[in-house]
Amino acid sequence: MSLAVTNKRTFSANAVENKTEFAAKTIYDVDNFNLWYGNDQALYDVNLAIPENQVTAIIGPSGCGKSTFIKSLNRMVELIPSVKISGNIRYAGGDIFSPGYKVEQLRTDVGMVFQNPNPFPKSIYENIAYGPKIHGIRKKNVLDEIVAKSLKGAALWDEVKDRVQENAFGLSGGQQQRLCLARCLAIEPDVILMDEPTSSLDPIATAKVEELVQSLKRDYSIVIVTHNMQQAARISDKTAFFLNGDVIEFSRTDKLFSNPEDKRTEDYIDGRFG
Ligand SMILES: Nc1ncnc2c1ncn2[C@@H]1O[C@H](COP(=O)(O)OP(=O)(O)OP(=O)(O)O)[C@@H](O)[C@H]1O
Repeated sequence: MSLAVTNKRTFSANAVENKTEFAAKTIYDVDNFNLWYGNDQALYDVNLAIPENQVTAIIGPSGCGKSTFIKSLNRMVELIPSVKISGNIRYAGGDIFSPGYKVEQLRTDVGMVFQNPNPFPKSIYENIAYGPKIHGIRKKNVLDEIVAKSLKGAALWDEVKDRVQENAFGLSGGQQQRLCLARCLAIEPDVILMDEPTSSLDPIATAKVEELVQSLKRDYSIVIVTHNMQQAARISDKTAFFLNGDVIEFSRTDKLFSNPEDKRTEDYIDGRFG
C-alpha cells in the first residue's frame, strides 16, 4: 500500500458538526481522508469527528464506501495492495497512517466484529482465550476470569456457562455473533468497529445485539455500519450519511432522522433511493 499523505492541516477537534451541538470528546478525527482502489476513488474528502463512548452509525446505499471507511479506522484496508490514501485519520491524537505508527497496538485498541459471525473452529473457551494467550497470558485462572468476564460482557454467559468446552460451531448464529463480540472484548479494546453485525441474524438475535451495543457504550466507543436505518435510529447517538464516497451529513441521530439538512439525506431516509 502506498501512503500519499499530503494533507498537513492541524488536528481539528470537530471537523464538520456544529461544536455547540455535542460536547463529547473525540476518539477519531478524520481529516480530508481520500481513498482509491487503483484508479477508482472510493472515499472523497471525508471529515468526521467520532465521539468517545458513544455509538456512531454509518449509513448509506450499497457501494457508498461504508465498509471501506470502517476498515480504514483500523488500517485493515491496507491488506488490499492497490489501496492509496491521502489525508489523515487520528486515533487518540496519533496519525494512524504516519510512518512508524504501531499498527499492532491499534488493532489491540480497536476491535472489530464482521457481518457474518466468524468463530474459530475451536471451543467457546478457546475462541475467547486465543487473543489473551497471544498477548502472553498463560495462567489458567486468569484466562478463566477473562473468558467469564468477556462472555458476561457480551450477554452470552448465562446461555453457555455450562458448555464452554464445546465447539463454537454448535452455537446459533446470534450466539456466534455475541461470541465474536466476547472475543473482541477479551483483548480489552477501547473502540469496537461493527460492519453490519446483525445482517445475518433473525429479529430476536438482532434485538439482543442492539441491546448489547447500547450497554457497551459506557465503556467503549462504537462505530457501526448498518443498512438498516431503523437500527441506526434506535441505537446510535450520531449518524453519518455516506453517498458515492462523500459524507453528505453527519449529526446527532435524532436530528439527522427528524430534520435532515440535505435533500439527499431526506430522500434516502424517506426511502426514495438506495
Ligand atoms: N477490494 C476492492 N477492490 C476494488 N474496489 C473495491 C474493493 N472493495 C470495495 N471496492 C469498491 O469501493 C466502493 C465502496 O465499496 P464499499 O464496500 O466500501 O461500500 P459499502 O457502502 O460498504 O457497500 P455495501 O453496503 O454493499 O457493503 C465500491 O465501488 C466498491 O466496488
